[in-house]
Amino acid sequence: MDETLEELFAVIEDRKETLPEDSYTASLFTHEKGENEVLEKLGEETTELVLAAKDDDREEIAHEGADIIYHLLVLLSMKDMELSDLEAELEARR
Ligand SMILES: N=c1c2ncn([C@@H]3O[C@H](COP(=O)(O)OP(=O)(O)OP(=O)(O)O)[C@@H](O)[C@H]3O)c2ncn1[C@@H]1O[C@H](COP(=O)(O)O)[C@@H](O)[C@H]1O
Repeated sequence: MDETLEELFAVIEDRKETLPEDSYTASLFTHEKGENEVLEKLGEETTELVLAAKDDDREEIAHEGADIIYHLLVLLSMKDMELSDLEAELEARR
């Protein structure tokens, strides 16, 4: 899981740097709504996750959970944070 997150975060950082035209990630960094777009996505997906949990729909829980993690990593990158900032916070709670 760690490796998957690290690889995904590296791709997100690359998209922020290179801004390819066909990249959804790049479109979040250049969106006319600014960071509000990613914040709105996080809100919508959290609602969808709650509904999936209420329905006991495990497939949908995994799908929405992955959407939330991806958009959370985009948000970290937008704020010029690192994955290690999140990791450090989790470690401090152990
Ligand atoms: N992990 C993701 C990822 N998760 C979600 N998404 C996109 O986030 C959007 C979610 O928004 P919505 O909920 O409105 O989408 P939707 O069409 O309603 O679909 P659902 O996901 O809700 O079913 C969709 O367009 C998804 O494609 C992602 N887009 C990209 N990635 C990763 O980022 C990498 C780079 O992608 P590009 O930037 O597109 O090159 C990819 O290789 C992936 O690894």
